[in-house]
Amino acid sequence: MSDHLPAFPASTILGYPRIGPRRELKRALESFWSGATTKADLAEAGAALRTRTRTHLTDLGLDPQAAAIPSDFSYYDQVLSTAVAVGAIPERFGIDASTPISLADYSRLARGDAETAPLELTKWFDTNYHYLVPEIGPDTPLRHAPGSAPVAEFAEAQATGVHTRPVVVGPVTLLALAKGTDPLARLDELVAVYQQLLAELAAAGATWVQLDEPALVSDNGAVPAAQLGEAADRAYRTLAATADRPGILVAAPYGDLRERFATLAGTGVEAIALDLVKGEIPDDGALAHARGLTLVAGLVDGHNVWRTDLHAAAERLQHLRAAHDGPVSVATSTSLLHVPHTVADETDLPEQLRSWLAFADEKVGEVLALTAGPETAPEAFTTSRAVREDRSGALGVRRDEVRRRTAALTAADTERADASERATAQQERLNLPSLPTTTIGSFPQTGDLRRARAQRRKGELTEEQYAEVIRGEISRVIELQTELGLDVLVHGEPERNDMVQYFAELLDGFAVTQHGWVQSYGSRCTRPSILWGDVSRPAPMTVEWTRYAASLTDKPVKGMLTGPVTILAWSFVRDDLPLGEVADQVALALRDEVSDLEHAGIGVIQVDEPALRELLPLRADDHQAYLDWSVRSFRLATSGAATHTQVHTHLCYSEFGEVIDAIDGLGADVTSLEAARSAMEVVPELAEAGFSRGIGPGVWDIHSPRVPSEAEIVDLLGRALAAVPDRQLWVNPDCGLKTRGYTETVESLRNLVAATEQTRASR
Ligand SMILES: Nc1nc2c(c(=O)[nH]1)N[C@@H](CNc1ccc(C(=O)N[C@@H](CCC(=O)N[C@@H](CCC(=O)N[C@@H](CCC(=O)O)C(=O)O)C(=O)O)C(=O)O)cc1)CN2
Ligand code: MET
Ligand SMILES: [Zn+2]
Repeated sequence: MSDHLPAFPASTILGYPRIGPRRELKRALESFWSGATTKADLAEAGAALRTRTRTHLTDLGLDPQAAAIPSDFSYYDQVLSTAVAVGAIPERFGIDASTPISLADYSRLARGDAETAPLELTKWFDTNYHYLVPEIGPDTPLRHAPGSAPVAEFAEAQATGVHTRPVVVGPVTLLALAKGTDPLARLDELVAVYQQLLAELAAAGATWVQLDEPALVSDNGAVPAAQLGEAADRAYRTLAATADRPGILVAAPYGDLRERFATLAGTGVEAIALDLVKGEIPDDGALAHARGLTLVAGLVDGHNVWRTDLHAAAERLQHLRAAHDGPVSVATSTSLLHVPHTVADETDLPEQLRSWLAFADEKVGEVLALTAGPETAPEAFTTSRAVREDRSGALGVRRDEVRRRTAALTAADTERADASERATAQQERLNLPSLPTTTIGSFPQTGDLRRARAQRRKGELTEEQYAEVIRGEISRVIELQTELGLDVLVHGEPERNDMVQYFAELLDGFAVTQHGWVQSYGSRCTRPSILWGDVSRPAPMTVEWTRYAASLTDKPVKGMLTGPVTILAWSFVRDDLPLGEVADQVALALRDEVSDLEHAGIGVIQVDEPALRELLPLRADDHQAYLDWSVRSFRLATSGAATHTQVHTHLCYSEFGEVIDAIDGLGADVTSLEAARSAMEVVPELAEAGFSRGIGPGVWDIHSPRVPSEAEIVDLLGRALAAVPDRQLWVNPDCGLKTRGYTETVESLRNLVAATEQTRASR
């Protein structure tokens, strides 16, 4: 530890969006991957973005000399970048870890190539961001890689006169998120590598480093709670004892550290960042362990877009300052990675709604205002109060007819007829073969479709011309499925820009942004909608497209809706009404859509809930309350369906274990799940839990362009049939096909149908 550690900055943010205000990084990455540009072009685009961020954050008021500006750039994912910095690169990639990794090799880890499967992609805590799962087994090399991104990026900033704070994922979280046999067994070796990294940062001149340890606020990971606390204690005692190192800030975003606060405080690290949006101020007993430490108060929400109630936040800040014997700084609760760049770009939003919002840049202003306090920054505080008052009384925030409808709900609104009675009525109506084949909904979103939508937005295509493009696509997709011999067809979702935004654009109570892109994984982004008011459905949303598709075939066409939990999870949700109540409003709108689809003659309706697991609270004692309202809202959306209407649901991107009972509780007639990569593991799990309705475990991993062979699918079906009877099993891919191309889609579906026929014949 250097003798003279400069004070931690009074105001900071835990991280900033990397994608760029106009998705510059997305474009640079995708053109590099396509071969249109070189690695030098990509490196130049990355450097330009980093320079822009540093200058911009300086202009917004963060101190460019005091480690207030984070160096947290990553070309794809911060977990991958940290894994690379500590040399944790699986052997199968054949990458030489003794020299800094090339952008081509870095991309290969994320995307794989013809021979090599990429690292697995999974949800990052309770967010719609996805990280790459490090593979750290007993033999994975762990070694300091000199000149890695955190060091190079810090040095790059120094050279332009900006003294930043490098941000890396901490060792406990890196291992807690890794897969491999007992990754935590490698902790001591890994910490030794971090010691070298810290020493290299200190030698480059870094005064503070931020180690992100969100795993410490969660009970949901693979590592038992007791082991996490012990690991944190051991790791940070050792890191704190490193001879030459910067000051250590341990950041614990997304939740409450609870007892691990005192653990961390006793290790010798200099600063701890607390998420005070999700968590509480530690009590006096806990604070007694933290005397002299810097506490960084995460009072500005990094995960939602409403302006902060500055008075309430200032009061909590004052409380913390009075209770804590040591310096207190102000920050965002999490990295700003989860919010768009700036509200200033959203010129199409209604002025009133716009005035209620704070995206990344505006949040920097809020952090600074909180640090300054109401005497020094009276305007910010006055505006904050005025905005809250305006919001609570605004037209549409509370609509009596919506409130009356949710208030009148009873238990009967979430019940359907007995499942076996439903199964009989549905089979009579649909007359499906055994092992019915289907897809999850979307077919490839081609450049032509996206261009047509862009042209319609600019007025270059009329509504009718646009509808003609969509109808053309639907009829092509129906023809293709007929030719392939699938049993339950879909319309392909060509009219949807996104499975949540599409509905948000058609429902009252939501607004959508023009430029509000947020990174979901790698170069893929979404524009989360803003759910600001009471939700209702002015008109049917999917009926015309579905009816048109059904008119083209005699086979059943599956109507396709996004469920209430997922609509909430992938939007920015209002913070002035309990989530369960908001979910019921959305559910009722969907319930009306289900009814309209039935009246249009649609006999199979799928309500997707891929985000069911994502919103699961990070702490075990909060699980039941969440599962109660989430399952209830799905049932509310679907239980108006007639006995002879087959309700499907779809879940993906999940560790299903903890929500198995909830999946059963949804009560869908057929449930499709992601399963290809885990060799159908979920099927016996469901069977053991007593799940007796239809199951469609995915037999094709659609997250990669690889085509599964017929033999491979036969094998997967055999595994599933070892756990459930034929009448329960459906055959489908892991997820929708929107990110795939047509070449691999046609080949893979051909193999899927052939494998099904082969399996049927062998029974
Ligand atoms: N919201 C959400 N979250 C999700 C998923 C999801 O489907 N939706 N799936 C899981 C994985 N996450 C994903 C997130 C994004 C994408 C994705 O493909 N995103 C697209 C954008 C999709 C979109 O909004 N498309 C719009 C706008 C497309 C666009 O960029 N248009 C151009 C112009 C069009 C052109 O000339 O090509 C522009 O605006 O500049 C449309 O189709 O209309 C992307 O990043 O490229 C996929 C999966 C989990 N979370
Ligand atoms: C992320 S789940 C996607 C479900 C949607 N129906 C689709 O097929 O794209
Ligand atoms: Zn899916």
